[in-house]
Amino acid sequence: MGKGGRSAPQDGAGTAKRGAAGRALLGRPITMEEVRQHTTPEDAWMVYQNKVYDVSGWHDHPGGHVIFTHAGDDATDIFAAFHPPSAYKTMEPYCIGDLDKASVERKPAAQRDFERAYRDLRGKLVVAGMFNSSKAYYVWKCSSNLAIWAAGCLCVILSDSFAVHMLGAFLLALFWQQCGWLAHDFLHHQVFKNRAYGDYAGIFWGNIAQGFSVGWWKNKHNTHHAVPNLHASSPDAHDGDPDIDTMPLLAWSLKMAAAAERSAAGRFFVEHQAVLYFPILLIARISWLLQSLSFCFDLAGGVWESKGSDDAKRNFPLRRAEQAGMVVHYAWFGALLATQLSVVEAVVFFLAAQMMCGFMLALVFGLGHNGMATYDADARPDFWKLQVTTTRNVSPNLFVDWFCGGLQYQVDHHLFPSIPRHNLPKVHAAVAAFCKENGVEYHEASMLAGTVEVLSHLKGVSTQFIGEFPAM
Ligand code: HEM
Repeated sequence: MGKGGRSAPQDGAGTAKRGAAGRALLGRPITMEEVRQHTTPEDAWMVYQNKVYDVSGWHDHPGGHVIFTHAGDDATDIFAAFHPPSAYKTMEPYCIGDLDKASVERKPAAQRDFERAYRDLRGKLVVAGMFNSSKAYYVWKCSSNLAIWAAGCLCVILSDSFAVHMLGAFLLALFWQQCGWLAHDFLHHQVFKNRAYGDYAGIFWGNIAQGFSVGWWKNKHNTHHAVPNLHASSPDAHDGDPDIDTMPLLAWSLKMAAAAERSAAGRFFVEHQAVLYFPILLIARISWLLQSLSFCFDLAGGVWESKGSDDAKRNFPLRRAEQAGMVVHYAWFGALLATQLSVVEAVVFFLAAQMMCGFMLALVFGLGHNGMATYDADARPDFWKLQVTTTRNVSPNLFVDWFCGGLQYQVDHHLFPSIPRHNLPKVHAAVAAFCKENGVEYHEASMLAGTVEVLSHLKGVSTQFIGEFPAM
């Protein structure tokens, strides 16, 4: 129950049950200082457009526990980034009053102007049709990717040569990598306005094609979008980015590295992380597959589960379809290996395909954010500066555009996650001009230079760690 004394809503869409009780509750302006005291899932207030909402205990919010990343803070822009127009109508029962005038006016005029300007830019992009997808583009992307899958399978079915089988493993790895980008687009609702279509397409490209649980991924990924490169304020808090939670293997800041100070294994990983980065990328996908199975079928007693998994399982409407999708994935992939290859070759094929894919996926993920600014949760800047300064674009060319699947425009994607990737080049021009005009530095590098930046950053953190915590 929130401090306002209202009970948590019981229905998934959170519509009528709170009703007028919520609105009538405070009957006075609320200060930002008050809002900032309500920061936990069971006691969560947030601001949207200078109105205060109490979402305490709303574990069945359809987007899951990501809502609590903004408990005690202004959620105006992150709300706009994630929700369809229909969600605005569901807000009213949670409203407990207006933010007081002094809290609104305390923000410097320049900051208010800046926020107004980037909200206007969003409006202009809507009017320009940037949020509308080209179905022909996605038909082409999906069918060309299925052609890669067919080529990979045929290499296994039609040849007895080990080298051709390994070519098949490489093609399947490429196929899965591209499936990752397609699932990403569908699950961000870039392609269909009807969200169920997006979720089903996500299950096809995620669960069936590549054995990835999209419910698990969506929960983690949306949280990452809400708070990129943020260190959680405490181990139990919901305000950190799960994607930089890579300890004990990789530390992206001295703060993270400090956790390894007392363990010999931890010190080893932090001190050598620049060298270990690529080997770690190779096994990344195998870890994601295990986490996906654990999430979908409640295995391993939740050992691999991330924060908010329980909420995500409850709220993802297509959980049974997800489970069926996983079964279909292991059936087709298992049948391919079992009917065409010896046991030893099948194991080699499985590991080679998974590792190559993991490497190609993680390389692109790493370019997106690793080595960019990190923040403490209580020191995050406004939405625009947070998204821009924690993110790196990759200079586009024909290969990069295909290989990175839209994430070469990571900055632009983070600001507007539901804009389809084929519109991002145009959006990027507007974003770059806006950043220049408003003195916000956004960063772009080639694939090679970006990867070197990631490695130098890891090396820099190791050096700081050794200096700060010399071995005894
Ligand atoms: C009073 C506050 C809020 C209300 C009433 C609300 C309501 C909703 C509703 C109705 C949906 C389902 C939309 C649909 O698929 O048709 C939804 C989804 C979602 N919400 Fe919220 N929400 C609130 C705050 C937030 C906040 C602060 C965040 C992020 C920090 C958030 C993140 C999401 C996400 C990620 C989804 C899932 C979108 C998807 O299907 O991919 N929500 N919310």
